[in-house]
Amino acid sequence: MKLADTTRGTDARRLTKDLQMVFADVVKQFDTGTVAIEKADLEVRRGDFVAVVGPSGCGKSTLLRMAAGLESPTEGSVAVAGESVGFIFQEPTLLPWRNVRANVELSAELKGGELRRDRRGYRADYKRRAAEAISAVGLDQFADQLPNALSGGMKMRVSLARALTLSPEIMLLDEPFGALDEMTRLEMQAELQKLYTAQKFTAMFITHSVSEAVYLANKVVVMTHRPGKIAAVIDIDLPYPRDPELRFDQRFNEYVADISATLHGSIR
Ligand SMILES: Nc1ncnc2c1ncn2[C@@H]1O[C@H](COP(=O)(O)OP(=O)(O)OP(=O)(O)O)[C@@H](O)[C@H]1O
Repeated sequence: MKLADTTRGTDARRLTKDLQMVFADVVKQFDTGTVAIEKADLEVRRGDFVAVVGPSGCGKSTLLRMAAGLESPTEGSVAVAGESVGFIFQEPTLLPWRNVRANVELSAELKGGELRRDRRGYRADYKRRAAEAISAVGLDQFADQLPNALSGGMKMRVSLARALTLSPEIMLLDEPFGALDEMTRLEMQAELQKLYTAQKFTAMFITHSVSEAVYLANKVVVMTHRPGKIAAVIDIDLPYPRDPELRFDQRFNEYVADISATLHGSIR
């Protein structure tokens, strides 16, 4: 794969074969004058699962939106390799009049319009991939249901399946499980972990929960506030696949304690 064909960003030269994203000296100031991010440097390798934690307003979503190409940096550069990016938000945006299958197929339908490929071949292919994605998130029994018949966790599964249909190289997730009750949240963490190990995408995941970050990520970015900065990047040296029992492991809890201390130190 030639990097030049699949890169975008202000300084793609910084990318190498192993690097999926490079933020270099990134400053983001909005028109209102707010400096959301000041001098952020971050390298994301292919296959990394990066969790971003930090106090409210420290610039986590801004960082993610720059990775998605939805915002550009005021200074510095953001380079991203890979065209196909899945974006998942806290509130799954499902069309209420479409059933689960048709909601999952939506991303591929929209993409198909852009691609102007052989329409019939593309349609058959995305219908197969959508069906596989629905199975992968355990929604086979619910494919004909409308969204209003689904629980919050199931709606999130539909969102995940819709993103997976496009076989994204990168998944960007902005607090996807923040609105779920605790039990569903733990289930969805296990689900996402399973999808990540099976499909090997690169993930950037925002969360307010330090234990969620440690459970999912191999790299935790700790951000601080006013202005938003990356205070630390902590490697989580725990093997995948991760068992839910890991939460009782001493090393797991040491990571949680270290990251919480860094966060609290930065808030004081
Ligand atoms: N479009 C915008 N215009 C002006 N200011 C913005 C805009 N988007 C974000 N900000 C400001 O930039 C700062 C960082 O916002 P951002 O949403 O990235 O933080 P966050 O860490 O994701 O917060 P939260 O955890 O509450 O979602 C905040 O002060 C916010 O008010």
